[in-house]
Order: sequence, then structure tokens, then C-alpha cells
Amino acid sequence: MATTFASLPIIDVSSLQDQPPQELPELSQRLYHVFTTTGFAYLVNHPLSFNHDELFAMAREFFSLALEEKMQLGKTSFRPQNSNAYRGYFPTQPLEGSDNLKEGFEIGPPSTSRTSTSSHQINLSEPNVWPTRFHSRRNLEQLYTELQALASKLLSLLALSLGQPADLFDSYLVDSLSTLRLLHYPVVEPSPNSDVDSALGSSPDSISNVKLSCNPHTDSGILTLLHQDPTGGLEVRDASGNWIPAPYIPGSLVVNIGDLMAKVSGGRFVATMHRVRAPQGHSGTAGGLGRISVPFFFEPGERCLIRSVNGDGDAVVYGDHVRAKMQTWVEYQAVES
Ligand SMILES: O=C(O)CCC(=O)C(=O)O
Ligand SMILES: [Fe+2]
Repeated sequence: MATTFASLPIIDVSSLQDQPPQELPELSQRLYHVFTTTGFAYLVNHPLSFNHDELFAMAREFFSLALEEKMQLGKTSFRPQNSNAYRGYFPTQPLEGSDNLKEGFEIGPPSTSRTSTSSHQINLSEPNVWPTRFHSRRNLEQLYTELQALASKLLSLLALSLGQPADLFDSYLVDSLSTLRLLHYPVVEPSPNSDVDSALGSSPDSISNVKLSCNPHTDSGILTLLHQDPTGGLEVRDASGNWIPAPYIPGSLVVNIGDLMAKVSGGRFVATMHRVRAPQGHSGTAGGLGRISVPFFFEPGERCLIRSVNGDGDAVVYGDHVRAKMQTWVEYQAVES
């Protein structure tokens, strides 16, 4: 059950390096406790081979490209002559909603050998697009592969924690459509009515006037693994509606449950609402350029059937679920389905 909390729990996952999930009942129970209460946690001592400096350098290499070069990779909703609709670049959209000021670049599985047989307009299995000269490509592909492996270990632990076999969610890995997203939130000028300068979390949204760069939302899929730079701004909503800061912790990854996994768990896991405050001009690794974050959304394959472990509720085909959700995402609203 969702609870109130003052900070996010920190989970040491060093045992994942050398032990199979079946031999980690304590870690499995710890994850169960966290995902049934806060729905959000920090993971430390994780097995990824890239440190934060290396990782944010990859994102900075992308965002420091000229806008024209980034727009070459624009999703078709922003650059109609392009065929990529699901992968690629989306620019900041200042007029679309000032609480969503961010640009992003998304990649799917590194392998581009699969082609879709879908008749839908948006091909969820479309290949990645890349800048012409881009040193970080191989590293980002490697990061994707490592995050996918980490997410699949976490899923085994979650299956065990729900009293199920460790391989219960293996079908999610078949043609998985996970997305690695580079995000840049540019610095926003404080407006006279907003409390952009406040570093603290705040009380329920109805009485706050906070300048945001990412609106309150829950993630729609299974599991998110997020790298954030030291700029700060991520806040997580507890059961009383208070916004709790989730500041940068060196070396950590933030993990949270998405709507589908909450459903799969029969409502036991919590998909917790979160938001990002607009960055100010004077902090962050980007030298005052704003916030950089790198979420990885673990997602099943397009045809994967998702159902509750309790056997109740309707089963959902993942591709149908994601297409329905897309209509509410700011970076897809210009796309017709
Ligand atoms: O930038 C962040 O820290 C959060 C991003 C996020 O919540 C998302 O992209 O779903
Ligand atoms: Fe999110």
C-alpha cells in the first residue's frame, strides 16, 4: 500500500553481480517492500560498467549538436519528411506547455534486424536513427544492453517476491521494446509567481505554485531505471500528496514501477507519481545548461500479453497499451494513429 515518506529508500544491489536471483531472497523481499510502499528507490552498487561522468558525457555529446543536426533525426511529428515516429529526437516545445520544457533523444534495441508486420501507422519496432558523426553510439548501445540485463534480473526478483517462479516474466524479454531516453531540461527563467528557487519538496499541488519542466505523471510501462545528473529537481509524490525531493546520489540509479507492472502485481506494487522542477541557471554538471537525465523504460515486446499474477482483470497486449498511452504524451500529440 502506498505510504507517506520523507525520503526514498536506498537498496544495495551488489549481490546481483555474482548471484542468481533465486539465491537472493532478502533482496527480493526488500524490493517487494519498497515497491508496495514508496514505489521508488535508489539502487547503489549496481553492475553497470559506466560511471556517471561517462554516461552524462554521452548525453552532452548529443545535446551539444546543432539544432539542425538534431532535427535531422526528428520524429515525424516534428519533421514530416522523416519516417521515424517512435525513435529519434523531439525538440523543446515551449508553446505546447511551459511545464514540459525538454528535448529528448530515444533509442530502442541496438539490433535493427527486426521489421514490423504491423499495419498501425507507428512502427514500434522501427530501427534507431543516429547522428552522422557521434562517438557515443557504441557506448549508448552497450549501456542499453546492460540496462536491459539489469532490468531482467530485477524482474526475476519481483516475480519471486510475488510468490511466482523467477522466469515468470521471461516472455517480456522476447522482442522487448525498451527505450533508452536522453533528456535535457533547459534552464527556465524564474517567473514572479513561481517558487522555482525553493530547493525543498512541497505540500500538495493544489496549494503550490511550482515551476515544472516535467508534469506530474506515472510511467506507463513495467519498470524505469533513471540516471539523473546533480542538478536536482526530481520529486516523488507520497500517499498524502506531498512532493518529496529525490536528490542526486553519486553512483546511484533511481528505480520505479510503471502502471503496467502495478497491474501485473494485482495492485500490490505502486506506480508513484513524479515530476521535475524547472532547473535554475547556476547548478548541474551541464555548466548551468540545465538538467540532464537518462531514463531507461523497460518494455515488453509488441505482442506480449500482460496479465495480473492474480489472474484477475483483463489481459493487455503491450503494443495496444503503448499506442493508447502515446496519445497523452506531449512528444507524440501531433501524430495520428
Ligand atoms: O528527468 C527525470 O528525472 C524524470 C524523467 C521522467 O520521469 C520520465 O521521462 O518519465
Ligand atoms: Fe517518469
